[in-house]
Amino acid sequence: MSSVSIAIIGAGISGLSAAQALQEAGLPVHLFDKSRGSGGRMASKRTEAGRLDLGAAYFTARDRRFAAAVRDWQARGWASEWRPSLYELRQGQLGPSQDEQERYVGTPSMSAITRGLLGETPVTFGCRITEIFRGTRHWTLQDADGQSYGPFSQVVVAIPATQACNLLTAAPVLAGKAANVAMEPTWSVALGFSTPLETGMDGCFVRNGALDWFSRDRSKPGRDNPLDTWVMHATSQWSREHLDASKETVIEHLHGAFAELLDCPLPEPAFSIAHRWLYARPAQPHQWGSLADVDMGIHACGDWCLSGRVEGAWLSGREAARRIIEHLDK
Ligand SMILES: Cc1cc2nc3c(=O)[nH]c(=O)nc-3n(C[C@H](O)[C@H](O)[C@H](O)COP(=O)(O)OP(=O)(O)OC[C@H]3O[C@@H](n4cnc5c(N)ncnc54)[C@H](O)[C@@H]3O)c2cc1C
Ligand SMILES: NC(=O)C1=CN([C@@H]2O[C@H](COP(=O)(O)OP(=O)(O)OC[C@H]3O[C@@H](n4cnc5c(N)ncnc54)[C@H](O)[C@@H]3O)[C@@H](O)[C@H]2O)CC=C1
Repeated sequence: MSSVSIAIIGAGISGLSAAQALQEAGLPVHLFDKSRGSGGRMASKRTEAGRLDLGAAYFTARDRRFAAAVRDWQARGWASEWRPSLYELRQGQLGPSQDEQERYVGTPSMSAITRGLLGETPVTFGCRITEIFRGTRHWTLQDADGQSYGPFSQVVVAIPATQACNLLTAAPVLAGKAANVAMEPTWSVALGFSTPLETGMDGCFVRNGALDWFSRDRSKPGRDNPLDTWVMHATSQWSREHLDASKETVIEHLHGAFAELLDCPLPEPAFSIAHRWLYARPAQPHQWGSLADVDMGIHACGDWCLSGRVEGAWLSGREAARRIIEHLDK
């Protein structure tokens, strides 16, 4: 078996899931990520109000393989079940909306899962890959500063579709598919209150106007935040229409929408933050699993190849790894 590593671009949940499966098969990998840490859209942002999940709020596990992985994360203390008191806006009225769905979060923050998965895996952070070249046998990567990395036996591109198509030029069919995937933006805002809000809600599906969803950080297990912090996500449409708005404007808007909906008085927040996710979610799900030119040794994976959720991203990374292992075994 080759001792030349496999390069994985993107240390989000899809890249890490691929890395884990490849390492379990005895294959060396090296991860690259433009950020300073792992997690991507599943990371938690370090703020003066503690670590906040400004991306994925929670996740569900409907696939039996992913459910087994989540049980393993729970056993390792990286994840816990979250049992929120859920509400829903229906015909202009907020009301309790219970269901039987099991939901999970990372503990003590969403980042714990990808940090745990990363473990001792070789990784280069703060490195934005801009080009991927294939030589006679191996792959070389180049970053935004012009630095080269390689040789690699295979490459896995585990980043959002819009960014992936720029790196897939060596495999035009894959690049074409990625180019046709529209990714929708999401504005995310967190507001922290010194006095806990007097509401029974922990989370609410709004799906109306500016607000898509909001949830109470301290209702999640393992959170230790002195402020009562609420994270809200804008709808895709509102986010698209306010893509270039200032953070202050976005905070003001979502604060106003939250105050209008709430069933209790809303004091002035002691803390606020806004984050814009340009490529938050694919406009539609796909059934690709992953994309590959197995003979060249180039693969693409990520939530956009499946359901646009944490589970889809994890499964997609797994599928990319499975195809690499299957090809090497031939
Ligand atoms: C606001 C928001 C709310 C969400 N809520 C939920 C939810 O409640 N439940 C749920 O299941 N899912 C949710 N999701 C979706 C979920 O977060 C994603 O499906 C999942 O995290 C995607 O993982 P990924 O590995 O495919 O991509 P990403 O997490 O985007 O990982 C890609 C990584 O690649 C890096 N990267 C990108 N380009 C380069 C480059 N050129 N060079 C090097 N590195 C690069 C990035 O820094 C990033 O770390 C939400 C997403 C957002 C944004
Ligand atoms: N903002 C963003 O960028 C993204 C948000 N994402 C959200 O992440 C969540 C993940 O989806 P799943 O894992 O399927 O989770 P889920 O089963 O909790 O929710 C799926 C969808 O079902 C609806 N729903 C579920 N439960 C209720 C309830 N009790 N009352 C009313 N409606 C309900 C709601 O529309 C929700 O969006 C969804 O809410 C997505 O909208 C996913 C990806 C990106």
